[in-house]
Amino acid sequence: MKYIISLDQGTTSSRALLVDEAGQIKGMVQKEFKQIFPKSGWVEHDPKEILDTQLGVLDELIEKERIAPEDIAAIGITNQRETTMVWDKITGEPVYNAIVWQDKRTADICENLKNRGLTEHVRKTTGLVIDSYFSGTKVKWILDNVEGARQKAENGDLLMGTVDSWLVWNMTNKEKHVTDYTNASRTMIYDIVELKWDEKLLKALGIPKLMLPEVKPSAHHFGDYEFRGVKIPIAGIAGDQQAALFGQACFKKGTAKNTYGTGCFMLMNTGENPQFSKNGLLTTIAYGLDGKINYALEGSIFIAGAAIQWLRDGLELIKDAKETEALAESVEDENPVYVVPAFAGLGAPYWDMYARGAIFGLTRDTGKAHLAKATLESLAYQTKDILKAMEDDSGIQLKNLRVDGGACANNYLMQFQADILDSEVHRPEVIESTAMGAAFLAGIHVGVWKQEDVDESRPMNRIFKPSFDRVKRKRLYKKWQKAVERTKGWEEQ
Ligand SMILES: Nc1ncnc2c1ncn2[C@@H]1O[C@H](COP(=O)(O)OP(=O)(O)O)[C@@H](O)[C@H]1O
Ligand SMILES: O=P(O)(O)OC[C@H](O)CO
Repeated sequence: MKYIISLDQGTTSSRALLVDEAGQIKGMVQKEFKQIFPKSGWVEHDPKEILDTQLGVLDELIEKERIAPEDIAAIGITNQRETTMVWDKITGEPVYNAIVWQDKRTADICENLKNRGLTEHVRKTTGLVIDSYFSGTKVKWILDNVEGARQKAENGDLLMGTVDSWLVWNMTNKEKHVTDYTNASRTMIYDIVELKWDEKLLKALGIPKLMLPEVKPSAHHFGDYEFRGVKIPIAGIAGDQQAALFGQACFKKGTAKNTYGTGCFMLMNTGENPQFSKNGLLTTIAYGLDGKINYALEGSIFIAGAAIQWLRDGLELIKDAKETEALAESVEDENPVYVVPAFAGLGAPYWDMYARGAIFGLTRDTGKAHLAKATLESLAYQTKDILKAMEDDSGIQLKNLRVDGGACANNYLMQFQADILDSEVHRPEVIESTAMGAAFLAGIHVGVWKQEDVDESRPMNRIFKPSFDRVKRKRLYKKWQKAVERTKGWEEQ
């Protein structure tokens, strides 16, 4: 029996999954790591902790499942996207912590780019909007703020990368400095049509080309990881949201998925031509496979499961994310409380770096159950904002929403999602689509599977059917829109 190992380096945890030839998950090891919040709006990770936890869970998985390294046909990597690191090519030491995708410190760099008239260029070339979410301005911040970094970068002594690049460089003994199309398409310095780093944006941000990784298709031999003397090919890489799209077998134009993790990301495959949004969605590379590129439209929500973590770790209202389901169900009436979790500004479709979170509708009887319920509901409302934009852009009305990611285990959330969207929500048996996507890409490259083997009709765990009437749905959603309006521009000077 041959196996594929999928490494899923997420925003809050590193996971390793063992997948057999039949496409079944045979084992999983997961480890959370530290979230660093040095200042308001700043979010960092320790690159070494990312590496140690990721290689640690890989080791543990092989040990626990008693797999011979020779039986591992390939490794696939999927990762939190946009999160950026810069490290020394000789010593391997990061020059600064990883600046996480949620971090807002580069808002003024973004303003400067907008003032220099680069908005349209960014949109047409990279498919993105100018926002601190993406990697480009994070690299500039590190080069501007870490002593000596710019000079070293210009001398060719520093490398930059998203998490996939950092992992592969370390796993290949500092040999391979690479990334894939999907990750490159989240940097705001990559031309997604011409498939090359964009000179104009590199110049505008002062990023030396010498620092950048080589960009490859998502199924490719990126290098080898030597484990107990055996060379295991790293044969697949994709950003986690694109990997989930692949894992959910969204290969046809118009197929879409929504992943409820730390953030929430809806992607729709738009085929071999990039489609540009009129409604604040992003255009991004879905995957590069067999010499072809597939594009996607994306709606990015910055805070989803992270809001549940905030209930747990920030407010200490719960001990486990699961508790929110019973709490929400304990409030029988319509919830007068609205939470807008704009902790990291607002992403699609609003793109407001200055919005901040707020709670509305508090009264004397408000308790933690209302807050938990409102926080869960905020994930569903944000998804509705995106779905509306996506249906308008694509002209396709989704018959149902395919979901995955940690928070989609929450039945209250999924039912409310169906109710507020007025469409069915389909939850598959396996909600680890992200990890499966990376496993499939790697397995396809080494010949364990063909793309056709990734089956669209996988078993469903549950189908949630809408139950609200039109009036109720409209009333609730209107209040949400009112709440969102009031959070906008909060931090603007
Ligand atoms: N039962 C649940 N109800 C609500 N949220 C949940 C539940 N289980 C997990 N979550 C949330 O889902 C997120 C974890 O999902 P995961 O897909 O592992 O995220 P990531 O890949 O971003 O680290 C956490 O933010 C957690 O708060
Ligand atoms: O770690 P996740 O699953 O929340 O995904 C993060 C995204 O890749 C950010 O763009």
